[in-house]
Amino acid sequence: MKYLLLAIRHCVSRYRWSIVGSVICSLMVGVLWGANIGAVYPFAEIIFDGQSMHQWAERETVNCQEQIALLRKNIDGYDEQLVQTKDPVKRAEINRLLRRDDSAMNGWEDKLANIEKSQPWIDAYAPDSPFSTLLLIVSFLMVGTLAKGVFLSMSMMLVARATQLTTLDLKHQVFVKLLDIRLGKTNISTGDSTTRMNGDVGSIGAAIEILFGKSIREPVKMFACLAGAAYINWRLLILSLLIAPIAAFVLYKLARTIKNLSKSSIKIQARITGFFLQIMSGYYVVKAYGTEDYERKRFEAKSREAYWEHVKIQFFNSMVRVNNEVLGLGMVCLSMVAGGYLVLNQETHIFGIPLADKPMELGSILAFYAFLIGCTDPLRKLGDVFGSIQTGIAAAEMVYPLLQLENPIKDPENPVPINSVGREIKFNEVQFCYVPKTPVLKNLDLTIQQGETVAIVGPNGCGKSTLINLLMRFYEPDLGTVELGGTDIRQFLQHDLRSQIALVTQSTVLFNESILENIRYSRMDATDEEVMKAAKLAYVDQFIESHMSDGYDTLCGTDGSSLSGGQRQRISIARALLRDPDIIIMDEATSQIDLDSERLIHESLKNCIAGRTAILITHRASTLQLADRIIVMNHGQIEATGTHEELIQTSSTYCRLYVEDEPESVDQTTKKRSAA
Ligand SMILES: Nc1ncnc2c1ncn2[C@@H]1O[C@H](COP(=O)(O)OP(=O)(O)OP(=O)(O)O)[C@@H](O)[C@H]1O
Repeated sequence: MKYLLLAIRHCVSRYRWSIVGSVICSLMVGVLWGANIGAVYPFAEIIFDGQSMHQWAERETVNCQEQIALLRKNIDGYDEQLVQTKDPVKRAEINRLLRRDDSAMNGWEDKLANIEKSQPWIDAYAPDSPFSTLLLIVSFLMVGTLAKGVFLSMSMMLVARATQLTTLDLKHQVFVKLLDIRLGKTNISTGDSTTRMNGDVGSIGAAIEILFGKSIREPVKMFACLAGAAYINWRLLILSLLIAPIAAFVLYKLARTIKNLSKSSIKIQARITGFFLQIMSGYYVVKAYGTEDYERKRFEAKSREAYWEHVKIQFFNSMVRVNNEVLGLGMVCLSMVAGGYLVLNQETHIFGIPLADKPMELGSILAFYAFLIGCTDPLRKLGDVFGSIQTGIAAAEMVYPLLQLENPIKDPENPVPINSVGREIKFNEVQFCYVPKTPVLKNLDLTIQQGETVAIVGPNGCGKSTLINLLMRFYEPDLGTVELGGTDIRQFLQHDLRSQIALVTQSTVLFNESILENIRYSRMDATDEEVMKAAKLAYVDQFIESHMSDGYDTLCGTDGSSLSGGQRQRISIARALLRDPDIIIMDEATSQIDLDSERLIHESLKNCIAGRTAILITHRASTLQLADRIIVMNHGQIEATGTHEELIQTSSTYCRLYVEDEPESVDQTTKKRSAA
């Protein structure tokens, strides 16, 4: 509950006037609900007897006075008997009768006082005839119901405003947090992120809406009825409520079960969402391998799990409803038995326990029952809200711990200005593993001079991209340091560090915007002319002219789906060129570009990397020509460095890769080797 309370606190502190307004409206709804039910009393007491209110007041005044006189006479009689009687048994009996009549007399006196108090109002406003009185009561009911409807609608609107805005705030916080913390070794899957963002935040909003809506309105309605019933006979009310503690205990147990089930349902939902997103993004692989049936079965299995959780939750929710209905009906039944006994026998005690000051009249007991029946409707509705609140509690327990996660990659308190240092890149005895005890980089030392272009080659999985991840500070080394211009990169603000680097990654990420906007993404303030210049350098203009009807305004599709792999890569190269960075990193940036275009792109890359520090990760031998130096990595270490010619002589790994990549160069290699 503590996490849901955080959301509630946020809602109350930011949108307090909406909440205050809705609470006032809910109070009015409750009061009007009780007042409408209270109209049963005049109906039963006045109208059914064919009297006007004036006649009723007159009759009741006389009745009260007679009863008081009679009881006073009895009491005087008992007092005399007490003086004369010495027998303790008789005295005890007289005392009991004395107490009974005394309490009854108080009851009649109270009623008389109430009638006398209302007499001026009755004289001034109450109609003369019974039918006009009936019309007045019906009008009161109509106006009361109408006013209740207006207050109900206002309360719902105000709560909806506060909770929708709170949901938006929470979504914003979750979005910002997810942008922040998915760096480093924080393991948050896409399925989890999506479920937190949509389902869970929505469930929290729904719970708050119910908490400030129905959970206030319905109890207020209930308390208004209980207050009405207590006014008529509070002792009988307590008797009726005897089963409430048992119902409360059952409710508490059900609450815990529903909360735990909701939590596990949220986790299953996250897994389904993750699975679904994965299948949708890998749609063509599924189609190509004809695994639709296999995926359908997997989806069904996961959905079935969710279905069972949902059925269990619904079962326990229905138990809450049953519990509340049993409570409501139990209250009414208990009061019917006890109240019926009191009215039918004109008694005030049951088993010697006083339950009324004076014998209850039909009007009072009917109004009492009406109030108790009035409690059962809010009780039933409260049963429905229970499940939503428990789901909200479970959802808050998933969302708030996420919001409390710290970004594992922190900015320094006193950052070093990035422009005060050079651009030499140095990895000092760097060790790193993604999974404990599985090192990906092992005591790696590497220096890249400012303005140097290095190519990094090595077999798959040897750690080339990981090296770049550390330089970008997407991850931090477990041991050792990464330096820029002799300063540990942890001394710079992350934003400053990354602003110096243009990264073209292995998998090209494009947004469903125009080609122009996708290129502009690296420098939001770039003019259209600058964007087009970068596009020309990366030969994007070539395919735009020949293939794109909307030119630079052509949309790239989700994940760039409306473009070919090579076109996507050219756009991301243009994006990097537009940034005009000090350091340029190309991680397999030309792997999908055809040989003709690659030659052209290499020309522009040559111009682009001139004077900058450049790291080219590649499996393609042609790209190596751009490098001043080639670094061969293997098993997370630097195995050899040198020029192409040197490495052919010294590195077996390089030779293996080189021969694999460029079969036509086998001859050259052999020739060179034999020459050597
Ligand atoms: N997020 C991750 N979690 C766990 N292991 C990872 C993660 N990313 C990479 N690895 C592992 O780290 C090792 C190095 O991966 P890396 O991507 O750096 O290799 P690479 O040299 O760039 O390979 P390739 O040439 O295939 O792109 C691999 O064994 C890979 O399985």
